[in-house]
This record gives sequence, C-alpha cells and structure tokens, in this order.
Amino acid sequence: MTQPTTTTAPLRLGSRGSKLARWQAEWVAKQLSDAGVAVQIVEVRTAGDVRQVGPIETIGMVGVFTKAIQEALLDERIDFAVHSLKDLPTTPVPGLEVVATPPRAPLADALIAHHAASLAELPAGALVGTGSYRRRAQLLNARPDLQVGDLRGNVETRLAKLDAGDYDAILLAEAGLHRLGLSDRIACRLSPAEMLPAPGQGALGIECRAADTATQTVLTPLNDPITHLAVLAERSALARLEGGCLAALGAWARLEGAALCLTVGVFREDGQRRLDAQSAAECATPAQAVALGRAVAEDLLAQGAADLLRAR
Ligand SMILES: NCc1[nH]cc(CCC(=O)O)c1CC(=O)O
Repeated sequence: MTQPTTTTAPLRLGSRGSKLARWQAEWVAKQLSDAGVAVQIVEVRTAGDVRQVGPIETIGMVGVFTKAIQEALLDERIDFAVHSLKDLPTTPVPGLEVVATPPRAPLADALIAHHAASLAELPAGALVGTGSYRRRAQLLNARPDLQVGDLRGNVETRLAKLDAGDYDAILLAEAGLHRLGLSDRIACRLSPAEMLPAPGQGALGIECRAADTATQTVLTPLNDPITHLAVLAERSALARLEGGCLAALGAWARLEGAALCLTVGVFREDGQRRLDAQSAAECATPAQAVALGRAVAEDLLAQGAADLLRAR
C-alpha cells in the first residue's frame, strides 16, 4: 500500500447517532482505513432522531433521517455520508450524488415474537407493532384478523417495547438486527412472498458532493455493481410510483442467471387490496436497471396502482 506523500486531513463521515447508523458508518470507515484512507466520524442529528414519538407522518416529510445529513454535506461540514438506502428519498438532491452501494446484507423482514415461530402461529387478534405502512398492509393482507399497532424508535427501543409486553410480535429488517448482533432475536425470516421488503432494504448508499471528485475517487471502490443494479431497479420503480419512504410498496430485485428480476407490490394500507408486477431483463448498465424498474411501475400503474397509493 503506497502512503500519500502529503498529510491530508481525514475525510469527515456524517452519521446519525443511533447504534445502527454508527455501526454502518464504522463499517464503511473500516473499509476505507483498510485501504489507507483516514476517516473521522461526525455525528449529525436529524428530525427523525429528535421526534421519536407519534406516527411518522406527523414529522411531516419524507427524508426525516437523511435531510439534515444532506444539509451538512452541502454546507461542507462533512465530506460524505452513509445512509440506509431504504430511508433515502429517491428525489435527487442537486449537488449531491450516491457514488457507491456496498454489497447488500440480507434484505428480508424478520418476525420477532416470544410465543410464535411464524406469522401463521400468531394467535387470532394478536397485536403486531410496526410503524411501516408497507409492513402493516402486507400483514393485514395475509392475516386480516391481526391488529397492527404503531411502533417507532430505533431498533433497540422497539425490541424493548416488545419485551415490555406492549405487543405480541414486531417486524424489523433482518439487516439491522444482524448489524447490531441481535440475530438471535429473530423468530423467523419472512420470505418475499410473505413480505416484500422495502426498496433498498439491507443496502447502504454512500453519498458525497457531486463536484467533489477527489472524495468520489476514494469511495467508488466500495461499490458492488450487482447491488447497485438491484437497488437502482427497486428505487426506479418507487420513484415512478411516487411512493416516497412512507408508501405501502415493496420491491425485490435479484439476479436470476444473467437477468435482473424485479418484483414490486403495491398495497392498500388496510391490506384489502394488493397489486403485483414482475419482470426480468438482462441489465448490464445502470440505465437498463432503471428502465426495468420503470417498466414494472408502468405495469402497476396500468393495473390501477395510483388509486391504492392515494387511498390512505
Ligand atoms: N427505517 C429504519 C431502518 N432503516 C434501516 C433499517 C435496517 C437496515 C436496512 O433495512 O437496511 C431500519 C430498521 C428496520 O427497518 O428494522
């Protein structure tokens, strides 16, 4: 490894203060320091961290976890940021760019419950905690008898509320539980057929200023091309459906042979209606992955998806 000849200041990596955000920032910092790049982690507070009570829509906008970080980037208080891609709105921010998506973690949702090893084992009328419209709608679609209660806060807070007996079960992303060393809390992983994950779930997005080519050069080796194509397809479908991070919409892209296969589901929040579409195409370029996402979204719009996404 050749050392830089001049002493350069460490790159400032902006992170939220939650344990999961810090884990993700530290993981990226480690990849870079292993490559000889010095990184300093700077904590940035976001609206989503300050307001942890009440339904998420009362905070009033998409991007509650990411906006303050993007402002810090634009103000040059930090040089780059690591986002959970599923929390990052699809609307491009002028002056910023997602320059790398590292290899994706498992993207399933997981059931955490004390007395059930599957969704089917939950007793009739059981109370499941989640703040996500996507999870609520799919739960009620499969099990209209369940009750769904709002549940917010970081991963540890949500587990503590389950343990306190506030809910019979909760749903969390497997990726976050793995990262926090909490995989042993998982009662069962839900298959995509049971619960389509959020677009970008399990993936990280590394963002920096579009004009900062020096930092981009350092960050782009962290990109995993397959992850990149998959999340582009998922996020392109989300963008076309104008879902934002609050939409009752799931998306799952994966490589099947040489083809990228994308499944997208749109749900009415009460779970009473559900539309699905799927398509596969050989995607060698980002533009092809974006086109695949768009095509699946167009299929859903032709089936009437706009009515479901509006009927909240
Ligand atoms: N919205 C919160 C959030 N953002 C990212 C993750 C987990 C990691 C991931 O899905 O990439 C979580 C927690 C959860 O949904 O359980």
